[in-house]
Amino acid sequence: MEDPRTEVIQAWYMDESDEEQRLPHHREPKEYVSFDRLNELGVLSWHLDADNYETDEELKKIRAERGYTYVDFCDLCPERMPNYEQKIKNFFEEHLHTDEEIRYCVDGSGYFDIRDENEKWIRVWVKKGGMIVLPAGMYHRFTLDSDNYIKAMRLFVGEPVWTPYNRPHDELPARKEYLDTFIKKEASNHAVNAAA
Ligand SMILES: CSCCC(=O)/C(O)=C/O
Ligand SMILES: [Fe+2]
Repeated sequence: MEDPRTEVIQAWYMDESDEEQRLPHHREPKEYVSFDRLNELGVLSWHLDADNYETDEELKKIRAERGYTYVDFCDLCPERMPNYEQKIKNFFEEHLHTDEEIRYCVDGSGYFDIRDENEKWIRVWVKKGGMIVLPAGMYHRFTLDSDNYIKAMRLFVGEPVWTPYNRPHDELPARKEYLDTFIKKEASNHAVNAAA
């Protein structure tokens, strides 16, 4: 039986082209990335019932287990989002956070791009019903896809801190902890290996 998450979350290695960021940027031939690989890099994912997020017991359970006490919504639409253009630009700058980035797509879709252990970009396409957690200290970026709309629930443990630290911020403890836990390379070696 197919993993139910594939309906709402798919991941693949990106090509190297500088074309429009909202395009899928598949390699030729396509190179998909499994949920197990995402997991090894620290990315968690679920398929949830986005039409009933207010009463969904599975979401309640995840929130209770992981301590996600805070919730709000990011409605990425030019009419409803103040400073829309600037936000779109900022989200696509490679950055990290010192806490998890937890996003649940309740409508629309978008691309979360993450780096693998060799610095290659993996594009994670999250559609309505897909929820992902990017670990603290993982470099990533976000863009809308060509449908140009997402409404995402943002969750957090306690008072939210959304600060993006644009790359490079390898000195941050969160970055070191991420590398120790998931990549098992030091930040300086990592940069050398990536350039080789
Ligand atoms: C779809 S939520 C907006 C993206 C965001 O909050 C973020 O931090 C991207 O990295
Ligand atoms: Fe982010």
